[in-house]
Amino acid sequence: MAVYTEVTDEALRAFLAAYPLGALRAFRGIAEGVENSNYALQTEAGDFILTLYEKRVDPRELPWFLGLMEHLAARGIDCPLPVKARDGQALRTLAGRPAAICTFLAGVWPRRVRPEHCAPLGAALARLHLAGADFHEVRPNGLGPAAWGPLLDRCRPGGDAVQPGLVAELDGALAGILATWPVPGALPTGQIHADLFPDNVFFLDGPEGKPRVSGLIDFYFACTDLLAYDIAVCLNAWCFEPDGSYNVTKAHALLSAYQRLRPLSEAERKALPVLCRGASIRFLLTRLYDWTATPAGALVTRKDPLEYLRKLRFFARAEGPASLGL
Ligand SMILES: Nc1ncnc2c1ncn2[C@@H]1O[C@H](COP(=O)(O)OP(=O)(O)OP(=O)(O)O)[C@@H](O)[C@H]1O
Ligand SMILES: N[C@@H](CCO)C(=O)O
Repeated sequence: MAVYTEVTDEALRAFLAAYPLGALRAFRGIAEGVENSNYALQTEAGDFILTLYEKRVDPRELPWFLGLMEHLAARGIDCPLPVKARDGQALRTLAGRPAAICTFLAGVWPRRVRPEHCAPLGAALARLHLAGADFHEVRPNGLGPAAWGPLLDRCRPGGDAVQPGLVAELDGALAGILATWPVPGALPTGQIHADLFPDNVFFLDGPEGKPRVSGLIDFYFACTDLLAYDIAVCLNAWCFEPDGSYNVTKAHALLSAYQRLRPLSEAERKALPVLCRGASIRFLLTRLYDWTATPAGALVTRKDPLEYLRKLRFFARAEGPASLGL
């Protein structure tokens, strides 16, 4: 459930008066998502999404996120385009929160990932990386390797209650990951999405009923980091089956389609296994932190951290890039 901030009809109409979008026809809160409050809006000018940014997003970073989306949309990426009010500003205030209106993207995210989703996903990710190449403002990854140790420390008190021995296992895994993490400058960097899970990728049926990507959303973890790390996030999020097995067919489809547009360097190929372990531990740790810090009964849906422990163990056992589908 993600409508934390209620917006009254009157407040919304007053807010919309600053935009060249005509009169309001309908609006409703969207239950999905956990970070921000989202509303679907219909005005005389069409369909839009209104987002009120909640506590976890630093308002000082919003211009970077909105600027990146504007940049990508201008280069043909199907991502939300922030709509500017008549005064030229896309970032405004509503109900005491920073707020923005973005274009609505058609399509649905896949509740069950099929191999046919993975090639279009890989191509969309490569296009995103290429389109971001001339966006030069840097945003460091706040959830990158330097953050994992401190995050694990915050999970120490409650971690073993989730699974006995978990904290010691993560200490060992993290030390191994950090010891072999690519040194700065070793791999290509650029603007990455950093959270490209199935619920952030919309599809429509394309020619012959094959799924095609119609939109990428939720750029609020986007940052400047290793491009191949974004691939590692996708391999984690898209290529495991519900029984925990790695689906190399899906991974191969994703990687091949990506490489048709942006071939990986030898250094990136070699680094892929450790990048995958890093992506596993990143989502494991944020989920573990949320699991231990969120009071039971809170409105937020807690995600299972142990799903990512199983993925981490798989990548730790994997024998080289070929076993990951490269
Ligand atoms: N531009 C858009 N076009 C269409 N639907 C959108 C758009 N942006 C958001 N949505 C809808 O709102 C839902 C929640 O959006 P989003 O995932 O960005 O929420 P969040 O709370 O910021 O993120 P998180 O996934 O991190 O919890 C999406 O699943 C989607 O249904
Ligand atoms: N994609 C994240 C949630 C935050 O966007 C996860 O599944 O843990």
